[in-house]
Amino acid sequence: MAPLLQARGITKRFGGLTAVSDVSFEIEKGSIVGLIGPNGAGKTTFFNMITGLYTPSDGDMIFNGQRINGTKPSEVTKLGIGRTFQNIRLFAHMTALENVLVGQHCRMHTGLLGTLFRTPSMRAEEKAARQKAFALLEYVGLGRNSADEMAKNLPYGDQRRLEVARALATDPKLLLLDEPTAGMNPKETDALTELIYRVRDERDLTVLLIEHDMKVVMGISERVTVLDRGIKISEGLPREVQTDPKVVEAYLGTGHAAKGKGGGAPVFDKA
Ligand SMILES: Nc1ncnc2c1ncn2[C@@H]1O[C@H](COP(=O)(O)OP(=O)(O)OP(=O)(O)O)[C@@H](O)[C@H]1O
Repeated sequence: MAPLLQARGITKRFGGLTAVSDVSFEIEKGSIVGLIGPNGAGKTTFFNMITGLYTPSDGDMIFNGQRINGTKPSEVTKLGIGRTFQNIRLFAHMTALENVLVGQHCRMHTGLLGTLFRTPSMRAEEKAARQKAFALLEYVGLGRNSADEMAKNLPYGDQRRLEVARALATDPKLLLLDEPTAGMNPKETDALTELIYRVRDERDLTVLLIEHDMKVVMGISERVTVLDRGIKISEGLPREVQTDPKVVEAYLGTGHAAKGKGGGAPVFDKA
């Protein structure tokens, strides 16, 4: 089967700094893949090249058989790539429901005339959109009570879920999650991990996640790719990556790893 996403020799330079250097990797359709690495490794830069925020300096980014280098973020969303951000980027003063509706907007068909004259087809589309938005809120575990709450007033864990709902509202084939459990307590983390499995299994999605919590990323990912200072230093099954000396060294070098108890594989601390 052809990979859903393929990075071929992707490089990103910012002036004299090479943030991502000649990285190639593939994501199989239907898989959950973790992208890890110490701070400044180039993970978010890599995400930004997939979603069109940055254009690669070199290399090709292929999604679903199509080269997407230089494609605008809104077009990338339409092609089927949804994302959440490291620092939550909700519309703070809009309600939870409105945030999801914004996500859905890229899939709506009503043109300017329909919006101006509120044609029956536009009203029908609006109604269907609201129903779908409610359903998505429920799907991610935010009940109807949260729908009319302003995003900024939701508890932190719920804001992260709302970001996932908004990303799902764009009907993605590939979902990119940038540190989805950052700042969450263990219970919220478990619930979000469960949600990631569900979106993959029930919504036929492929998931790429950046995650600093090693327990989460090693537990949920089927494959893991490791960047260090812009270079791909390792990839494979979580247990292979976890014991790869290059990975251990990269993390030890930055003080992000602690030795595992009882002489076992290293257990990485949260960054
Ligand atoms: N827009 C930019 N302009 C200049 N340098 C940038 C830009 N974006 C990222 N960088 C640099 O690129 C390098 C990689 O940063 P990036 O944010 O991709 O790392 P990361 O692996 O996501 O780190 P973290 O885990 O801390 O979020 C860093 O040295 C960063 O300072």
